[in-house]
Amino acid sequence: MNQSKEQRILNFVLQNAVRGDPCSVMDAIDKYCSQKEWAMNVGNEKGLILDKTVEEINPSVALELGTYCGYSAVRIARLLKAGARLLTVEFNPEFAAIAKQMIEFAGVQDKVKLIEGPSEEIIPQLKKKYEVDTLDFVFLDHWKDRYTPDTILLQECSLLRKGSVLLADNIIVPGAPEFVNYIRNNPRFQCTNYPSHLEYMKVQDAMEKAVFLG
Ligand SMILES: Oc1cc(-c2ccc(F)cc2)cc2cccnc12
Ligand SMILES: [Mg+2]
Repeated sequence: MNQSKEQRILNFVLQNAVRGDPCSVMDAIDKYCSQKEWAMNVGNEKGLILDKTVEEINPSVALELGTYCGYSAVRIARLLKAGARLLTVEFNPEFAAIAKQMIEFAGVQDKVKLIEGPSEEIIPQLKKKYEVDTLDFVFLDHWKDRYTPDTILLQECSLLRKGSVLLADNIIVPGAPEFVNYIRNNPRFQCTNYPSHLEYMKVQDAMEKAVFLG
């Protein structure tokens, strides 16, 4: 049975990166996906915006919606302080299996909790089952039609506090117009747009940062 693209990406990392070195894992994924097969990792250009946002917040508890192969989970986890943790949610079992191996190879597994399932099911479980009080940072990088309902669900589940920061990928491509309209017209969020490019392509994309005002 021939391999998936995600398995080929993982194999390339296992053969070309250094175990326990998150940056070498990110570099290997970026090299493979820019030179061999495009894939929907946040990439190195938007990844720098992600880095700066994480470093600015220095979150104790972070949530990622949309793990995929684990590129941004490794990217975020490498910046977390001792004792801080990232919860990352992936709906697709094949992607989750690849991400688990990617996260372990990078050596950040102690900081990352990979949860397999639909975000709308997992979010209401975060407080009781995953011992979350509130979230300091949320990276939205899953299906674009889930950005708005999941942002509403996070509020309904009292998972946001004054100062919680949301960062959303793919504001232009594939695009999340309904989310942009919701979040920019919502007085409880202070929004900032960060123009960038689609991963590995000369195509305009952007990220949106939204600070919850409580
Ligand atoms: O960063 C992303 C990019 C794309 C994407 C797919 C096909 C294209 F032609 C262009 C962009 C999809 C994503 C789906 C979920 C999370 N991130 C994505
Ligand atoms: Mg994305």
